[in-house]
Order: sequence, then structure tokens, then C-alpha cells
Amino acid sequence: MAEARGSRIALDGVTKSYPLPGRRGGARLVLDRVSFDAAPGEFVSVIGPSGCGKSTVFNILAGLDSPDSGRVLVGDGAASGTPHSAYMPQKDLLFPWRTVLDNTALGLEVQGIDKREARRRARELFPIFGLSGFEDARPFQLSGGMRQRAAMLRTVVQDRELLLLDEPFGALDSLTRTEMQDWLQQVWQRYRWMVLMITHDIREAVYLSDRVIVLSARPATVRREVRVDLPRPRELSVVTSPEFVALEQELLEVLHEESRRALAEQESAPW
Ligand SMILES: Nc1ncnc2c1ncn2[C@@H]1O[C@H](COP(=O)(O)OP(=O)(O)OP(=O)(O)O)[C@@H](O)[C@H]1O
Repeated sequence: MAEARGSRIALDGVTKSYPLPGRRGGARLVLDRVSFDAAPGEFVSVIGPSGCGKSTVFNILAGLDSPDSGRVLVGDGAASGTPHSAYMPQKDLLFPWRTVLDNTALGLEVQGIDKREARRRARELFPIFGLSGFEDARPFQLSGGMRQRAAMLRTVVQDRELLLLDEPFGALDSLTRTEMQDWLQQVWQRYRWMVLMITHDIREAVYLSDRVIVLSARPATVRREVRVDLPRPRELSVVTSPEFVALEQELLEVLHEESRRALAEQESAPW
């Protein structure tokens, strides 16, 4: 098992508003003093009602957006200009005209790494990501699970301290999804990346994570943090253990409560 490396990354009192769409003036508060962290080698999931601000949190962590107030901390200091995270968005965004290898090397090329070197580094990971033999294939020749693994390889190969996975398995059928969760659990165990993952699937969050963070209805605040102390490696059958079911139940109750609040809020102020 790899040694966990890197620095703790934290959101410290992050607040963010966006202008109201189609209205002159006025703003919608999306994040309200959100604070949480991830430690090197830790797998943390973020769940919350639809539209509560999860992707906004990721955009801020990835440096794609900036907070109105509050900070992103890396170690003990405020994040500098260098990106510390690699972001895997909801859609796999593989370019259809590029081979799988060229797609997976793209993130490194964008960083300015020589094309041959970028391909060499990406190619090395193909066996781990179950993609050997598909280096020269085009994305349409891959199954849904393989496409997601290719998108994840492109993210991991960038060798950043933090991986941001935004619903990585959201578009997959349930069997493929379970296989991918099992696979990710095994590779994570080997590499011990620091991961923040957005998911709508509580079972997936508990199965994969060391900690689950529940965001409230918008404006998002941290509503609950739950530690998952189930021993690793986790068999798929762990989902039926009483400890697992109790955690799932606790999270389900909080999430339902927040989803109901989000719905009520939307009915009273649909903008
Ligand atoms: N660039 C933007 N400009 C204006 N409003 C935005 C912008 N980005 C997000 N929002 C608004 O902020 C709120 C939170 O959006 P966000 O995508 O972060 O939620 P989410 O929790 O990731 O949603 P979902 O679970 O549906 O993916 C939404 O009301 C959205 O319309």
C-alpha cells in the first residue's frame, strides 16, 4: 500500500453568491461559511440535496471560481496560484477524435509536459485502470465503465495532491456502477489518493469513504460529518452489515430532511 502524501486541504468559511438569473440586482447565496477538510490519503464524500452547491465547492477547490469570502487552505497556508487538485467532471469529456491514450495524456499536455512523456506516464497506468490493449481505440469503442476509468486515469496521471471526482459513476447502470465502486476501492487502497467525491448515492459514499460530509439545502452549510470506521479492504458484502446499514440510515435521514427543505424553499422562491 502506498504512503499517503501531500498536505491537508481545507475550505475555511467559504461563502459564495451568484447574481440572480434574468433579474437586475440581487444575488443568490449558494455557500454560507462552508468549512471542511481532507487529509492526505483520506477518501471523503460530499452529499447534499440537488442544487445545494456541491459543484460550486469543487469549482472553488479547483481554482475555477473564487469565494466571496473565506479561503482554500493547503497545509497551513492559503492556496497559491499552482493548482493542487485534478478535477474529473460529471461528463467524461473524452474527445471522440483522439485515441484513448491521447485522451488520457491530455491533462499532462495541457500542463505543458512533452507529448511523448505525457503518453509514457499515461500508458504506465493502463493495466491498473483495466484499459490495456485499448491505447489506440477511440472512446466510442469503450464500454461506459471503461470510459469512466479512462477519464479517471486522465485525472490521476496529473499527480496532484487532491482528486475531485464529481459523480464519477452517475451515468452508469447499477451493475457496472457496483463493479466500478469495487474497482475504485481496490485501486484507492493501493495508491491512497486524497479524494473528494460528490455523489447522490449514500451507499456508494459509505462503501468508499473514510468520512461523509452532508451539505444542507441552499445556502449550503456543513450539516453533518460522519466517520466511516468500517475496516478495509471492504468486501461488497459489507453493505449488509449492521454497522453499514446504521450509517446509511443516519445519512438517509439527514439527506431527506435537507431535500425536503430544498423543495419547500424552491416552491416559495422558484428563482
Ligand atoms: N456560474 C453560475 N452563475 C449563476 N448561478 C450559478 C452558477 N453556478 C451555480 N449556480 C447556482 O448555484 C446553485 C448551486 O449549483 P451547484 O451546481 O453547485 O449545485 P449542485 O449541488 O452541484 O447541484 P446538482 O446536485 O444538481 O449537481 C444552483 O442554484 C445554481 O443555479
